[in-house]
Amino acid sequence: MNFTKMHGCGNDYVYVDCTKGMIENPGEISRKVSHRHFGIGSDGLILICSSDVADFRMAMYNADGSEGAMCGNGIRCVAKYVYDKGLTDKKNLSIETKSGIKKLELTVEDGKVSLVKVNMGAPILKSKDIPVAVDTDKCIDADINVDGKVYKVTCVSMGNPHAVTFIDEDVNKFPLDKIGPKFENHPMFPDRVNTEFVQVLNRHEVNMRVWERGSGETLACGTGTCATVVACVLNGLTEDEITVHLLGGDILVKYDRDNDTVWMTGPAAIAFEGTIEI
Ligand SMILES: N[C@H](CCC[C@H](N)C(=O)O)C(=O)O
Repeated sequence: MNFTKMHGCGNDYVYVDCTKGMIENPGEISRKVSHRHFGIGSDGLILICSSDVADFRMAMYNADGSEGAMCGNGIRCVAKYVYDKGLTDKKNLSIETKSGIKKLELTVEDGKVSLVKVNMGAPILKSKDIPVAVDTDKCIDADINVDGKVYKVTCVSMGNPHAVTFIDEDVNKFPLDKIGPKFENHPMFPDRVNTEFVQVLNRHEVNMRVWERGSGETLACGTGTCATVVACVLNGLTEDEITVHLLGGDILVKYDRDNDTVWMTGPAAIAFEGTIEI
């Protein structure tokens, strides 16, 4: 299998061109290739497919083999892949995902995509649609008891479920390995959850670390940055356009409340390419 290893702010996936034919057992292949010692090493697998309703279709799998509906860093890399490799010459693309069709604007420098802006659509706030097992319509600044400690969460779906947790301490010192899995598997989240731990720096910047459902800690999460900015705005903590600092780089997110639309802008990069026997 030919592959390209790409990343958006260090959130890395193995990308496979399936426009000429699908691969079998993608979940199992994701588990295998993602392994950082026995495989290629990645946060999961992303397939680039043809689409009947958009320019391309993206399918994404976590490192544990589960399928995700949307991937913010992944969709920017898919845009770079199809443009840089000449599968399209369009700088405005539509990409089908399991959470709908997304529109993307590509910035091209020296013939290669450097930055991608994505219309991420409207955030989903209804508890039952995220899903969050609470008896309130929305879950904003709600209490959650994890491992004997009460945290405040705001839950948002950007096509996939997120629990945004504001913390006062330095995010870099937060024991994510220990607490992340407890959020992921908490009974409040029947489909498990991606959790963002966020430290607000000022009205224009936050630091964020993420524990992803199915992949563990990753260096960045695009949908997670969008959920974070929506949560910041809903809780009155920041302006509506802010920079999210992640372990692997920065992503700019704007929550346009008037049009109920989230915009995400960030980089996409190719790390290396190769072939693997599967
Ligand atoms: N890293 C991705 C999100 C993957 C979400 C996945 N872990 C899930 O099960 O929903 C991003 O950049 O948006």
